[in-house]
Amino acid sequence: VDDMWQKAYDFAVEVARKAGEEIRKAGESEIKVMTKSSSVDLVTKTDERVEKIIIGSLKEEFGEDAHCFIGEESVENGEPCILSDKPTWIIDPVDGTTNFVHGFPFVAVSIAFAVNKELEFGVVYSCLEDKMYKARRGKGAFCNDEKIQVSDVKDIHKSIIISEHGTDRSPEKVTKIFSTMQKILCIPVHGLRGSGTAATNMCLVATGAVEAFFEIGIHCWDIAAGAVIIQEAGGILLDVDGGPFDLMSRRMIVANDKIIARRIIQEIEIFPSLRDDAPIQKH
Ligand SMILES: O=P(O)(O)O[C@H]1[C@H](O)[C@@H](O)[C@H](O)[C@H](O)[C@@H]1O
Ligand SMILES: [Mg+2]
Repeated sequence: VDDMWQKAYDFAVEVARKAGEEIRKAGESEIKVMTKSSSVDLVTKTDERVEKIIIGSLKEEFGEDAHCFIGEESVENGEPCILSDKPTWIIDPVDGTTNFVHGFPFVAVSIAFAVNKELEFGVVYSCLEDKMYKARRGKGAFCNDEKIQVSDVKDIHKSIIISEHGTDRSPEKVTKIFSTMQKILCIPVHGLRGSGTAATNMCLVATGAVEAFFEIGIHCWDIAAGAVIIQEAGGILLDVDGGPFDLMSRRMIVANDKIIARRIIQEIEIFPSLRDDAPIQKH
């Protein structure tokens, strides 16, 4: 029973690798860019095609109806984004689409699996760097099969923090995001960074390259796989108000340690965001 999901975990790693190869190949030819919610919210044919490949492979392996699927592009096309007790795959085919379009070298495939609303495993394949991050609950976190661990820095002044600004450019939100960044920078910390993909950012905390990452406005598919990886690497995962992490809340902070997390939380200016599982608004 303990190994119930091992096969699914191994399969997810292979599917992520195959998806990453597709993304790498697609990046070598011309990329056709379209927009979603705004002119800076990009999507490509590759996002859609790779999501179909991933979900198609999983359905072929595990059956059409036994499992549920939450995928970034499927949700964009009107599929529900509800996490039930059924075994559920949570997929971002291309995390860092803007990077992909520009050739900025951080693009990840993110695949997570939850049962009874609990995350069982997560796989993040940073495909341009060829780094396969993976973790299964209770079994440790790995990068290319080497065990990874968060950093042991507890002094905020010796930390590097990752923050992203997302794709919502409403002036009030951008002001809050930059005000938060300014306050954190002036604590002071060693530096502020951002790879442009939430999944990769979480893995950077998991390997100890940086101490924390927070963002408001992300979606469940950006962070579900990273959530398992960070916890298995010894890190913590919280809501930006310090409360418990909520996968569907569109916000989170991950850190190597609660001392670092609490210090950053003090500076975060929270703004509202519509939950991923909010009822679909009819126009
Ligand atoms: O849309 P994709 O899948 O590329 O993902 C998002 C990133 O993961 C965010 O951190 C980032 O801040 C952006 O919101 C970006 O949209
Ligand atoms: Mg994403």
